[in-house]
Amino acid sequence: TPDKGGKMSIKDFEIGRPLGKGKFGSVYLARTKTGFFHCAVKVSLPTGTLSKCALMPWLFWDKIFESARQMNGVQWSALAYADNQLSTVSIPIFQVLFKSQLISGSVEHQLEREIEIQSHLHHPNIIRLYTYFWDAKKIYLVLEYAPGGEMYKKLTTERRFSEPTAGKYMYEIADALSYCHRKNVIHRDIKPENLLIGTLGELKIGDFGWSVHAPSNKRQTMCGTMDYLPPEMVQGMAHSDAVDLWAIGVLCYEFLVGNPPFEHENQGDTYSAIKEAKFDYPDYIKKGARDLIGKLLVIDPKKRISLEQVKTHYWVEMMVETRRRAEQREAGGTKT
Ligand SMILES: CS(=O)(=O)NCc1cccc(-c2cn3c(Cl)cnc3c(Nc3ccc(N4CCOCC4)cc3)n2)c1
Repeated sequence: TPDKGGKMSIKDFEIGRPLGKGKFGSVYLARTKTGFFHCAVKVSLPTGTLSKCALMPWLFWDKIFESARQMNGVQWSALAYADNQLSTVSIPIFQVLFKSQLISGSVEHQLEREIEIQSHLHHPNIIRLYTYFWDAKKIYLVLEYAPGGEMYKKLTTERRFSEPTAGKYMYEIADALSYCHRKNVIHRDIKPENLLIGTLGELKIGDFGWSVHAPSNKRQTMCGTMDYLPPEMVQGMAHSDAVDLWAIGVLCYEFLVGNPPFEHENQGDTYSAIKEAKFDYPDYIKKGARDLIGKLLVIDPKKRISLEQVKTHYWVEMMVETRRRAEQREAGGTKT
């Protein structure tokens, strides 16, 4: 609730430790001053100034470092989760933006699209965008906090996931995307870097910066990996929500193997492998997982299985049940 009625502002929050950096800016743990409600605040440049700043980085940098110096000098009470008790430590925080983020044009529209889309999505496997506001210097997105951190860090640490873990994540992301597609939203950028982990270890889609309303032939200058793009997008063709089906096929492979199926030293080989849907399975990948991945990594978008068929796929159902029983045993329950 805003402090003086009306619009919320950053003054209504205590900003805690930085959680990480995204393409638009940085993400901080935070809590509301009234009610101590935990959330994540994503801070980024306001729209409309990006293109000007890109033209005068020298002026812009002074402003950025000036505000960082000011903020850096202020000791903030940071919030840290420790066994669900709220303990506070004090650390300086600062807001640093990199030149690579000062892309004029597309970033502004992406941010506006992210806000428009994510604010209307309410699903247990999608990070909620509670509200947003801006001041002269920045835009603030107030998001649901995901205490489990980033999926890609968990995958990097564990190298690869067990079949029950991967199967459970596949069910959760298929359920979340099925909800998005029913609302005519295509995500278009499903990959471990855009996934987070919730309080109960559940998968959460965390970033809608590349999402659009279907159908779309939007050509975006993609920065970052091509690994998750389907044949129709790498060839610049019009695409549908089936791009998300291809992406979760790549995701399932990466969950089980530790690297994506079309990864190659040079982009040309990756491009050819994607176009021909050409990849191999390590020997340890079993029949059920191969069957699911093989039905998603299909060149013709119309021939990929649906999200509902992913949720009811025999391997997914088997792994969800296996995982449920293991969690019950861990919880000491004997219910079967
Ligand atoms: C493209 S992007 O902007 O969306 N990604 C950039 C980025 C980079 C890094 C993090 C986070 C991040 C975002 N979060 C949101 Cl939104 C909600 N909760 C978290 C959230 N939660 C979180 C919770 C715990 C941790 N810890 C746990 C203890 O070990 C260190 C990391 C990190 C992040 N993190 C985001």
